[in-house]
Order: sequence, then structure tokens, then C-alpha cells
Amino acid sequence: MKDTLLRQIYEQTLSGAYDQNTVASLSETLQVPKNKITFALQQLFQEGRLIKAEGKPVRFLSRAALENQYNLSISDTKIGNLELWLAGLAKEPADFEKLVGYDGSLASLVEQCKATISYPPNGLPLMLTGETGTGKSLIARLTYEYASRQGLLKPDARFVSVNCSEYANNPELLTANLFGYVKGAFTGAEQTTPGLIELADGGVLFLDEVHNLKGECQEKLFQFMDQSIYHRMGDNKTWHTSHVRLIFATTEDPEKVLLKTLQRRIPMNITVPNLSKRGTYEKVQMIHSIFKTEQQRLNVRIKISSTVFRLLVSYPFPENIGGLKSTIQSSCVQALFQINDSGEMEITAKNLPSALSKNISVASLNKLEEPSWIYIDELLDLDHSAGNDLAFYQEIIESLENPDTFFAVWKAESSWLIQHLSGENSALCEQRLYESVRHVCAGYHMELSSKDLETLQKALGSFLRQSRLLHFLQSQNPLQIEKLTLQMKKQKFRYYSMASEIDCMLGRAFDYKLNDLHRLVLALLLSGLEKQQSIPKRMGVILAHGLSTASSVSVCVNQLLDEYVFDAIDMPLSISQEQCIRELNDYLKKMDGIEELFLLVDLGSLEDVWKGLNIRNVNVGIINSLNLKMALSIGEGLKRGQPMEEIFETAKNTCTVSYHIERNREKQKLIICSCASGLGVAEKLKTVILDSLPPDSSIHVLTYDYNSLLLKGIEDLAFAEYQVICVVGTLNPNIDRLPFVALDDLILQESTNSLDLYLKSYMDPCALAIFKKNIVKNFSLSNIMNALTILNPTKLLEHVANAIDRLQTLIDCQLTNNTCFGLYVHVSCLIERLVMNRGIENYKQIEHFQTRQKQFIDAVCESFQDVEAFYGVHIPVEEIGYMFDYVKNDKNFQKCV
Ligand SMILES: Nc1ncnc2c1ncn2[C@@H]1O[C@H](COP(=O)(O)OP(=O)(O)OP(=O)(O)O)[C@@H](O)[C@H]1O
Repeated sequence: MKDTLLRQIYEQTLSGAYDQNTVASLSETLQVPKNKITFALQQLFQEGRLIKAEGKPVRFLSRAALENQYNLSISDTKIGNLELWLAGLAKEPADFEKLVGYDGSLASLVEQCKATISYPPNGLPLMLTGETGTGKSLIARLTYEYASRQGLLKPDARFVSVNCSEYANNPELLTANLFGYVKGAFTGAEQTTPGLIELADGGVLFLDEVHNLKGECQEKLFQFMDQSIYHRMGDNKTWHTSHVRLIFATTEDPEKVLLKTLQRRIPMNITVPNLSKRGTYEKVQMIHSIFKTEQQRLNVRIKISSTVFRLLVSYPFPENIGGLKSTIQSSCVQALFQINDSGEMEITAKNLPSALSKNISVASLNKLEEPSWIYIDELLDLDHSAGNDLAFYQEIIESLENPDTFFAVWKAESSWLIQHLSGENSALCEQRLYESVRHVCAGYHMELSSKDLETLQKALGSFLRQSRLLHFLQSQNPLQIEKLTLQMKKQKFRYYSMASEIDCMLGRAFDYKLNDLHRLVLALLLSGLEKQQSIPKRMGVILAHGLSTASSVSVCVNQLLDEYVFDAIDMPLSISQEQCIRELNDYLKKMDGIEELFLLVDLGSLEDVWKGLNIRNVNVGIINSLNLKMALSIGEGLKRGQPMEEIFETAKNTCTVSYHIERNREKQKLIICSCASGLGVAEKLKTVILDSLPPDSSIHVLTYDYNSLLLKGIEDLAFAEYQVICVVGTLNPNIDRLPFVALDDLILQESTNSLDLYLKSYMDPCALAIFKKNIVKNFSLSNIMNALTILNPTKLLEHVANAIDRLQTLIDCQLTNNTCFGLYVHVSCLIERLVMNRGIENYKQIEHFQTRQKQFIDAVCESFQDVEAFYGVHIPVEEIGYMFDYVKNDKNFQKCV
């Protein structure tokens, strides 16, 4: 009757007539009393052949029918909402895809299982070892499903599973059940019964907890493995044949618990990793998958608190996935009546077994419970990139198993992270963050491209977004992270220190604190980004007291040399020597990889500084003198790549100290005599002025070339020693703030006051009176002429005066007396110079003058014809230029023009 009932249910399940699989309906169809149907259904359900759909009335479904129909293995036995559950089944993935981690931590295991079961002709025996609850049974079943789907098994081939531990106290019974027995083989063997090996013919026999198999049974088993034949218990004559693919599983070490002969016959031994090795993301997937099943079973939307999520991910379940599953199931039972107004089941930490939440105080439990809920349906969508990132972080932590190689692992991983982050479209593109990161990097001489900076910025963005996940990762692996931090500080302090600075900056800018794991990953990222760049092998550091002394000198030298040779450490005056040294040591840590350091310190003895330095793999040269010249000399040596000692020697020699004291002194007073007519006139002027000065006068009189005076003014070094009172000459050189006294003024005595005026401050009144008297006497025209020329002054003056009269007629202008007298002197000197071949040859813009003042030039030429003829000279046009300059300032001439 049982078989008929099972067949009926099988067909009705296949045809979808689930409503006919009730006690009442089946009793009616099969014409069997309800109580007998109920009893048989109960038995079949316990055997795992039926699935029970709760409800009114209860319905039963054939497991085999559904498994064939959906081509999958069903582990559920009782279901809540049948329709929902069936909808879920339709979406179920095939065989190994049901295994969380099939393409992750279990990828190679899956490949091995597939290869072993497919090995021709009948597959190879496979041993699965692993802690309890790691998924050995599931993997065995999925291996069967895979073989079945691949057509490696007969269509009706079964997966027969036997748990050897159930027979631990009765090994005979296990042998009987495995190989079958004949009637009378033992007490109670009322009829000949086929064994499980026979039932599994063409399919898969899974022997779980195989370490419970007694030696005798093991021996029987390997005989069967060799030849596919066996005896039933109680009949040692008849051989039976069965072709079975065998899968074994044990939580023990097979080498310790199985006979060597059996071990040899199991060529493939696969270890199933325990939950803690699966990586956080796979744990999250498992939590999701288990809750999802419960959600379907209970037909409610489930949400869990973030604490529940954190605890489930971080708790080290001794029963592995089995433990996680039963914890989740029990939490759902506990929360069965915690359905909110929206019909959602809310699972909080209070619904978890006490073992999980024992580390959380009631207060913090309540506090922690307040915030976010996570819907099961959205669990995997927390952050799409979270999966990869978490696996990445996990891998970093796992690489710690072998600290010697983890930097190598990191190197590879960092390029993954860089790539990953470069492709990510981060929302956190704030210029402030970007600039701050750049600022920190620049402080470490790490010049990053904008793309690299963007990568860093995205990394920080990803930290901010995934803070919840990363914080529980941190809490999950505190020891590894501590160990890693120590290694990082030791080997890559530069990057760790940079990450810490970025952390501070983040704190200020976004009120966000990185945890150790963040900092490590950031440091790793920075070291990855810098792999293309070279940290300077040699560097200079200026260490000086004052708010910006060191930085000013270093900036100046770097600019002058156009090379970054100096860093600076500014020391406020209030800080102690120890603090300075501490700062310097911090700097040295930052500059991890530097080989030589040139240190310029302003204060403190050399010993104080170098004794306090923590030097490892760095040569530090210290010089206790700081000035720009010294810094420049050392900077130049650094730039040229000279050896350290040579650099210091050169600096020492170029910077020898010398001193000079310039005492305050009164400058001597000076009158400059400078004439466009030439130095000769100036010399004569000088003699006349000197003769006019009282004998005890301290005023100096010097001659100076007129053109040089125009060019250089009184900045000329020749005047450095003097305080120039005024210039006396024929033409005003018009020098700023330098008074001019015209010769003609002196001759005409019209403005003796002008010279008096300038000399008044430098002479006592008595001396000034003598000077004035002498000037009147000495500066009469004839006196001047006498002093000026070697020619006969009376004759010369007569000729010149006639020529100038004629000139005035030709240009039709009556010049002032001043101009006339000035011209007499000037032209007389001119003639004398020409006689002596010392004519002036240059005049500014002579062509311009020639074209513009042609009329004047012609007038001069004509009026001076007699003079030229008499003295046998020719007045060149340049000299006429100077005569014009004399005339042009005349107020009458200006009116005529
Ligand atoms: N990779 C996985 N993906 C999804 N669920 C899994 C996975 N591994 C195990 N499970 C689930 O975890 C539970 C325990 O797995 P299973 O019974 O196969 O472990 P086991 O190693 O055979 O344990 P034991 O040694 O105690 O028999 C099962 O409900 C199984 O469906």
C-alpha cells in the first residue's frame, strides 16, 4: 500500500494536482481508510520521501517528483506557503550553483568534485573532510545532482545517504543495511532485504561520518570497491553486483581513522573549509540565503537589525554553516510574533542565542538596536561594490598567515584596488577632499597624478559608504589587524603616517574617523600608487627656531636652485630640544627609504642632535650653522650629486666667517664742475672756485665729465665718499635733486645768491662772506677768460662776441645777457679746443637736430665764418648742437621761435 500511495502522490505532484494529495482525497482515490493513509504518509515523510505543506488541509508532495521536475536537490521537508515555495523552486539554480561560494572560496573544490565523479567509467571514490556543518553532505548531494544532470547516471539512479554514526553502537546493523541480508541472517531478519548498495545501483552512495565504520565493514567495502561485487549478510555464497559511485565524509583525519587499505582506494580527498575561512562576503551571502528560505517558508518580509547582522557575520560558529543556519532559524522562531504594523518580521539581537549577544551590554544593545534595519531582500545590495571590497579586505587579512609574504600579496592586491576604484563612479568628488589629500601627499614629496588622487578620493568615499561593514570586519579580526599594523609601521611607516594624516584631515573635514583597517588599506593604496615614483635617496632638512625661519630658507634655496633639495622643520621658540629631536625622528620615519640626510640646525650642539636620532639605514650629516649661503652651498652639492663629506667640506670652506665694521662718519662736501664745453672748462672753473673758497674750507671741488654725469647721475662711485652740494657748469645736466649753478650766473653776478644758498649750510657766516667776496672778484668775464684760455682772451672774446652778435641778427633774436655771456665763455673754450684738436664728436640725435634746426646751423656757420677763418678751425655740427642747447633755454629765443 505504501508504494501505491507513493506512486499516486508522485504522479499527482508531477501533474501539479497538489490539492489531491491530502489525506481525505488520497483515502478516497485509493479506497484506503484515512487512518491507514495517515500512518503511511507519516512513515514516508519520515523517510524523507515526502514534503509536507502546512495548512488546512495539509498536503504532501513527492520529493523525487519535484527534484526531477526542477532538476535540483531539495533539502526542505516542511514548508509554509506552498505556492511561494514552488515559485522559489522555479528560480533555483542548478546543482553546484546552489552552493554559496561555488565561484569563490569553493571554486576549486567544485572543480575537483566534478572531475572525480565524472572520471570514467564509474567515477572515483571521493572523500570529503571538514568540520561539522561545513557542507560536506550538501556537496555530496550536489555532486550527485551534477552527475545526474550530466547524464553520467542512470535516469532513475538514486542518491543514497547513510550516516555511519547512527550505527556506532551497532556496527553489524550498518553492515546489514549496507550490503543487505538474507532471511534469518540475524534475529529479526524476517525476510531477505536488499542493502543500500543495491538501492544505489547506478547512482551515488554517500557514507557520512565514515570514521564510525568498523574495520570489518571497511574490509567488506573495499572488496566491493575493487570488483563491484558483494555478499548479502548471511549468504556468503551468492555474489551480487552493483555499480555505485561512492562519496565518503568525515570530520576526522582519514589517515587516523580509516584502514590504510581503504584509504588507498579513495584517491581524492577534499577538505571543505570551515566558515571562518569563507570570507565575509560569502558569510553575508549565506545569511541572505538562509533568511530568504525562512522568509518564503513563513511568507513574511524579514528585516534584521544591524547588530544582528554584525553578530551573525562575526560570531565564530563552532558548527559552521550548520550553526549559522540553526541560529537564524531559531531567531525566526523567536521573532515569530514580532510582526510590525506593515506585516514585517523584525529580528533583533534579543532573538539571538545568548552565546552571540553575550558581549553586548543591555544598554548598548538597546542603543545599538535603535538605528538601521536591513531588509533581507536588500542585504546583498548594501553596496554593489561591497562584495569585491570585502573579499579584498578579507584577503589582506588572510595574507597575514604568512607575514613574510604579505607585502608581496599586498602589492598585487593594491593594483586590484586601484583598478577597481578607478572604474568606480564615486559620488564623493568633493574638491575639498581632493585638495586635502593632495596637500598631505605633497607634504611627503609624493606627487600624484590627478587620476591617482581621484583614486584615493574614491577609496575614502568607499570607506565612508561601507563604514558599517568595515567596522565589523575590524571587530572581527582585531588580532590580525593589530599584527598587520605593527608590520606596516615597521616596514612602511611613510605610508602609514600619510594614512594617519589623511585620517586626521577626514576627521576635520567630514567628522569621520577611520579605523585601523581603513588606515591599513589606505596606506597600502598609497604605497601602491607610489610604486612608480622614487622617494628621494638624499634630502636636506633645515631645522631652525622661529615660526618660519627654516621654511623661508628652504623655499629660497629650492627656488634659487630650481630643485627640491630642502625640507624644513620650523620650531616655535617655546619648544624644547627634545621636542625638536622628536620632530626630526618623526620626519625620518616619514621619509622611509631615504639613504642620506643633510641636516642644517641653527641652535644646539651637534651631539645633542645626533645622539637623539633613531637612525636605521640612513646616513645623517649634521652641520650646526645655518645661513642662506651655507644652505645654498649644501643644496648645490646635493643637486650635483657630490658625496656627503665633500659637500660639507665645500660648505665649510665657502662659509668662513669674516667681519667688517663700518662706523658712522660724516661725508665730505663736494662741488662738481662739469661743462658741456669739455673737461678743460670744468678744470678752469674748479680752479676759480677753489681760489674763491676760504683757505680753511673743507669743501672739495672736483671736475666730472658732462656726458658721464648725464648718464650716471651722482650714483657714480666717484661721489660715494661725498655729499654733493651742487654742480657748476655751462649747461644744466638736470639731475634730480642736484642743484645746478650756471657759469653765466656767476659771471654776471646776477645770482650769486644761488651758490650762497647751497653753501650756507656748510660754511659759517664769516667764511661765507669771504667766499662771496672772492666770487665777485674772480668771476669777472675777463678774469674767467684769462683763466680759461691759452689763446689771447681779449682777441678771442672780441671775435666771438662779433660772431654772436651776427648770429642774433641772422636768427632774428636778441638773446638775454646771461645767454650771451655764457655763450662767450662756451664758444671761446670751444674755439680753443678746436685749435687744440679736442672737438666734441658726438651729440644726441644729430640727424634729428640737423633736419629740425637747419636754419640755426646755417646761421651759426655764416656768423662764425670769420672766426673759423681767423683761427683756422671748423666748427662741427655737433658743437653747433651744444650751442643750440645753450640758446634754446633763453627766454627771448623761446619767444622768437
Ligand atoms: N556552501 C554552502 N552554501 C549554502 N548552504 C550550505 C553550504 N554549505 C553548507 N550549507 C548548509 O549548511 C548546513 C550544514 O551543511 P551540511 O549538513 O552539508 O554540513 P556537513 O559538513 O555535512 O555537516 P556534518 O559533518 O555535521 O554532517 C546545511 O543546511 C547546508 O545546506
